[in-house]
Amino acid sequence: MRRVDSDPKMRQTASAMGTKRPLPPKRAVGECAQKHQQLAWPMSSSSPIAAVGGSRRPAWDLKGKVTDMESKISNYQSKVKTVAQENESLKESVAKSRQKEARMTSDLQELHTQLRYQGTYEIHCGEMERRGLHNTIQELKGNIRVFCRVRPLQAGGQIDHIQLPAHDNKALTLAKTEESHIGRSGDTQKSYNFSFDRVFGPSIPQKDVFEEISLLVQSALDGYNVCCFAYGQTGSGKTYTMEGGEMEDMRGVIPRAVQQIFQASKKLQEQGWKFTFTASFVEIYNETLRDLLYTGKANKRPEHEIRKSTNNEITVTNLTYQKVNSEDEVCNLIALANQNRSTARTNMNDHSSRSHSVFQLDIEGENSGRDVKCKSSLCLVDLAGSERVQKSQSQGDRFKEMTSINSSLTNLGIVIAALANKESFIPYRNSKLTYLLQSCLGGNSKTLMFVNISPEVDSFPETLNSLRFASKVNDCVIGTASANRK
Ligand SMILES: Nc1ncnc2c1ncn2[C@@H]1O[C@H](COP(=O)(O)OP(=O)(O)OP(=O)(O)O)[C@@H](O)[C@H]1O
Repeated sequence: MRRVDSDPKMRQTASAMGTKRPLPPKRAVGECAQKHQQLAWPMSSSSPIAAVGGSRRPAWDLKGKVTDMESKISNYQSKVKTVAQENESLKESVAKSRQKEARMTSDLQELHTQLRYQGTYEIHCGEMERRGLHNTIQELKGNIRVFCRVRPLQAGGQIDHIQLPAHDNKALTLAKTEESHIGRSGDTQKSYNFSFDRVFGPSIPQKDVFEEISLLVQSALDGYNVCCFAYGQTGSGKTYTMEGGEMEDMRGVIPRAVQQIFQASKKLQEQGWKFTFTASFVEIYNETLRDLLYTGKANKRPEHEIRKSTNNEITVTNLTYQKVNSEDEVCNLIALANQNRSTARTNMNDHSSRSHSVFQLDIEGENSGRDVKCKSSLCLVDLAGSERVQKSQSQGDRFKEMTSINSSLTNLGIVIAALANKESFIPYRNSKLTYLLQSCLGGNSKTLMFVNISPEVDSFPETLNSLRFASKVNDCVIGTASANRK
């Protein structure tokens, strides 16, 4: 093989081609610099040929190599500089990206807060709309509702004299065939038509009955006084409607109302409401009050008086007012009240049918965020049996009981009628029952009356009386209730 540097012809060609000489293998910059020095040292300016590695090379060739190396070093240096600049600009852009990320995170948080607020606001609006609609409906209907409930026959079978039209759940007809004194062919059918806000037939379950009053119960949490009572003769289903049985599907108005109140209050807590609940359970027998939550010695039972405070609040002296925080706590109190009632029942021969029992849940709510407070009472009352006993047939304690029951139920009717007529004087004090229920019955309250009727034919006269009383109540239009809010 011929070498370029030893062949003058090739050297000429290479020189003519400028830089097109074969390049040395690549080396590191430091190594090149060292080589440069080694190469530079033996060179003599006078000699065109220098010794390299023992071989002699022309000086111009070595100089070319040095120049080549220098240009490469300079290239590397400029590349290093470029990379360093790129690094700097990358660092800058990373810092900018971090700032941008921080800004975006904070924007996102703000957006979340806004969405959460908007969600709460929408829930709040939904809640306000629900309350508004419910209260408008209530105003249109008037603030006293009457529901009629027919108990199933004890012996089973078909009820003939009470007709409930299939297409109308508000009407009821009581029919009776009256024998004519001129013979059977002259028998006449006498019908009595009634209409109420709702009529429940014997097959309607507890759940469906409660569904009809759940909005009313709900409004107790909105600051309205609510009173629901069951009226009817003994054995017509008042206690079944108000308290019901222990099985889930048998539970009556009181346990279902308590459950609803506590469930709804939990939801309202999420919107900033705080509630305090106080329960009491009192029985009125022969115009005497008895604390059904009393746990002391039987012979140490205190006496009770109904008092009205300067701000028109009704309280009972020496009565147990128990703070409650859950549905379970209230259920325990109801069990205690039943125990107290059954003791009295054994001692006094079916005493419970002849006493009124009043369960009251006082509700105080506060939403400090919105600066609103509300106060209300939910009264659920199981009235004494309404049957009339002929004076001649009842004597002694029984006569006293019946007089007292009739008087308090009559007074209840009078109070409701006086409220409906917007009379300036309402005779609440005429009976312990109306005096105790004063704040729940007044114009600022929502009232619901159940009239419970027995379907047995021999109960016909009592059923007619009950329906007539309930109709009078149904005709009453108590003024618009307003929430007790500050
Ligand atoms: N809708 C109903 N469905 C099934 N059973 C009922 C219904 N209503 C009442 N009963 C049953 O009828 C019986 C009498 O009912 P309840 O004790 O509730 O009458 P009451 O009006 O409260 O009587 P009292 O005035 O003596 O307290 C009970 O055995 C009860 O379980």
